[in-house]
Amino acid sequence: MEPRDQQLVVALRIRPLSEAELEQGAAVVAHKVGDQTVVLMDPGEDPEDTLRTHRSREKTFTFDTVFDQHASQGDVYRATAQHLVAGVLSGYNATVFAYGPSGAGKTHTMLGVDAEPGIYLRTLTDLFQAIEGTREDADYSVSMSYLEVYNEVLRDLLNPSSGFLDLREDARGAVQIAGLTEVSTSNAQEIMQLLTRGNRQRTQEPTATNRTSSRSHAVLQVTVRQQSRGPDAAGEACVGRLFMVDLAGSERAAQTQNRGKRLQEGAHINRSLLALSNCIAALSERGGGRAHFVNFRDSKLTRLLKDALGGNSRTVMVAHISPASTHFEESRSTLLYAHRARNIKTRVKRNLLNVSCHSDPRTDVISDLRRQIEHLKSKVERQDPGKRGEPAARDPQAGSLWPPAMTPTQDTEEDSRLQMSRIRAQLVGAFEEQLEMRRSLLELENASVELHVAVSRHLLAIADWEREKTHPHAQDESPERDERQEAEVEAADADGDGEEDAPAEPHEVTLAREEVSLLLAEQRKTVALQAGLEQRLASAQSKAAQLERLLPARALSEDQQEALRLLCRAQELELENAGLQAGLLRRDSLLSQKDRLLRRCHQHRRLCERIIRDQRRLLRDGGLPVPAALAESYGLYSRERDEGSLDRLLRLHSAMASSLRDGSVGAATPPPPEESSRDQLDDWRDLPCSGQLELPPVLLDTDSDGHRSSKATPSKKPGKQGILVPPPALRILLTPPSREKSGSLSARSRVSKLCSPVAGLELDTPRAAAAALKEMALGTKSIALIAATRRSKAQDREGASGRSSLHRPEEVARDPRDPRPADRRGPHARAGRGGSAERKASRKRAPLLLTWGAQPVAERPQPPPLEHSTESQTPLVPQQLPSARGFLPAVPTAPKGKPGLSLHAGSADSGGRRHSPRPPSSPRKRQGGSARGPRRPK
Ligand SMILES: Nc1ncnc2c1ncn2[C@@H]1O[C@H](COP(=O)(O)OP(=O)(O)OP(=O)(O)O)[C@@H](O)[C@H]1O
Repeated sequence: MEPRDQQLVVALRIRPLSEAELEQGAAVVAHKVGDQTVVLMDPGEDPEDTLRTHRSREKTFTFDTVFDQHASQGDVYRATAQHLVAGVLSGYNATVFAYGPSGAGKTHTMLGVDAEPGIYLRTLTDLFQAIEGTREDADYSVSMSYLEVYNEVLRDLLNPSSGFLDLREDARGAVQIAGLTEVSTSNAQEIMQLLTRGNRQRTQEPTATNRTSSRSHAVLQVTVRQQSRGPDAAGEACVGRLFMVDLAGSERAAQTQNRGKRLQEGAHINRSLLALSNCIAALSERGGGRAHFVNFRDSKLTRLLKDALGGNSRTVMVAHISPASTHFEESRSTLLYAHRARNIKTRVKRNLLNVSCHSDPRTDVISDLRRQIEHLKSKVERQDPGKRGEPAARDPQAGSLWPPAMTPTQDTEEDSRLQMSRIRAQLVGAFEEQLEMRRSLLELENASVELHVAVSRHLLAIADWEREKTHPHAQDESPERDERQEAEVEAADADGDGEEDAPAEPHEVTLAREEVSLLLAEQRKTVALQAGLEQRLASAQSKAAQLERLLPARALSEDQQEALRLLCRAQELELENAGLQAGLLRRDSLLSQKDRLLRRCHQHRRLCERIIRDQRRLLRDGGLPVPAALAESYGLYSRERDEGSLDRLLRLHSAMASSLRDGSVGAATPPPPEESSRDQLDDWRDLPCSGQLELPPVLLDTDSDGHRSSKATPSKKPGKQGILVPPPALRILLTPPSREKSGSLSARSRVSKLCSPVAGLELDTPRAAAAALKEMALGTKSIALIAATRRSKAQDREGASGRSSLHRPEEVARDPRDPRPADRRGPHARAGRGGSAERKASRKRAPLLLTWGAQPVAERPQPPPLEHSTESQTPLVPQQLPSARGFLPAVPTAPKGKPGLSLHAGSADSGGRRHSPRPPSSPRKRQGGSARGPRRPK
């Protein structure tokens, strides 16, 4: 698709006069005239003489839209950011940024207040709604990151303890922020929770112009990955990025009376805003047709906004001013720059990814190998048939490519053959080395994805808790909520707890925080290793390319041609193997996701059944007739159960999943049909029926997206135990299957999950949150551990690559059929080697018992079966398929005696850090939370 030029959209918002300005007796000098024009009057002139303003053009500015103090948040959103949503979903980048002096209303526009949310929430709500609307046609995954630029350093607002972040540009000039936390989310509320949490970390201080002045630029990035479904859309995927930026206020030192630290902050803010203004000026000149150098490198802010301003993004700037005469100068310069920005043009293009070669490392491996094969094949093809089998005449040019030691001066056939065999060995070794590195990269990438998912889940769980702490009963809108709150406040007062008695943080949440640090540390190490490995791979590639160039332009003999053919064959087999592995990993991750979803459905269905039972008991005990509508619903429900269609579907999935995982249909044993509650549900016909009575309300339940599904019963006072918490931890992330889970990891995760004492977790008590957190903590440990293990393996490989065939040709030439060094001939050969210091460290760190050794899967302690879980019936998937070394195609079978990794959750409890079974202390103890809750975050 052709890139299209797009004009930067500039809107202006004039806020109402503030109380301080009114007290100062400030006059209104900014007037909206029509929908697009603002007149800024000079307070030095007669403010009443508005008629003259049409003659003083420098004070009249035109924008795409102008809002005055009467404009609502909804009006601003509709005219600015709303139209960007569809573009982001179809793979376009978009940016909205709020610009203007301190206290002019930028944060109000972007974040807003609870009653009147700003652009952030409105955009995200529309985005998720649109995703819901097109879920049939495409798979989406959404993730977010949130950072601030403060005093020219970047800080992760979702994980401030991670220190300063590095801003880099990749080979294509795209800006990358190393180590920035990216959280996968499934709804706008989740993002807002994270955002609110992040905002509390944002640097803000009172200044003379704004009591809650943001001292940093905040950048929220939301990434939407879309993979189309359906036959026409084969292979089409795209990524749209939405940046929403709340800039720090520009200010004049004289006006703010800032001193010391504030003054220094102001200098930094002004410097970056000056850099931004310079870029706007240069870009607007360019937009006007003149070539102009644009220096984005002057500040971190402009480097971050490079694409938004001059690159591939649809961009909206919302400029803000105060209408007060006391802020005339700031308003004037803001209007000047904002007006200039209207000339800026960006070139937008859809970020389309071809699935077969998009950035998924698994598919990268395949396409790289494919290229290599094509290259080698064409080399063979180019041989002159007439010259085959006989030594070629010395080609001075080709000859010059030979290193002196290899130049066939004696020209004997024997010499030539020896030399060729050496080169061939070197080439094979070089390819082997590259393949090893690629495999390591693949594992590291898998580990990264797992770490990322684990971090996301923890952060969301922490955010849940924090929301619960600050707004207890936020999800509970039942009539007795107020009663309960009052009673609890009274109880708290009677205890004399007062303000200090804040709900204690559950142990699991504290653990979750620790886990986040642990996971992020692991993630950083993994990323660093990946970067190093990528560099080494690049240099190995160039060495191999050099080596290839040393081959003569025309092969000297059959042997030499044979060598090339062998190389091609080897690469083809490796490619086949890599393709099989990638396919398996993807399939397994998809299945794991579906399993999780099914488990949730199971749990939810059991919950429904319980609710029905309770309702029925209530009706029977109270001698009440069943209302006709309810009787009909009961009937429908029972019929569906009797038909067993849902059970059949579940069993079918389970059977399919098992057979797909181990490749044998017969191995799958479908789960027995659920009989548990059917009998109890079938007795509804015994109840008297009437059309008049109200359906007795059931317990409060909230689905995973926070939608209320039913109201709390007024007849039964549920108390704390009666409130059903929203499903806390088993989130179904919208991550695309290929990046969600590796086969190896999911196999291991399954082991640890099955061993988990909370594997059969019920989600219908408040304790479930704690239990789920606990489960997560255990899962995290295995993820961190597995990530560390993969990293160690990768490092081992790296170490091994130092002894590669490329560097020691004599070693690889020992066996012409298997030119690899002994220590790289298979996992068994490596198993005995001592681990790196890193691996030891990670073993020490990991609380789960880690056993290296050739323990077959069948001999490992079998975990208890997971009730209703399809996972419990699926065999383990091998960590990695045997490769096609020795030029044999790999067959995806479970490794019988492959050195295994055993994870025993029980041992974790005995040896490592314990997860206390203590239930979380009730966050509902005090009801003063809302009063004490943080004020509107900025
Ligand atoms: N359109 C508006 N309607 C009502 N109140 C507003 C409006 N815009 C801003 N305010 C109020 O003005 C005050 C300052 O606004 P805000 O904090 O959004 O400014 P800012 O531009 O983000 O400042 P800074 O750059 O210093 O962070 C806040 O109390 C905010 O509620």
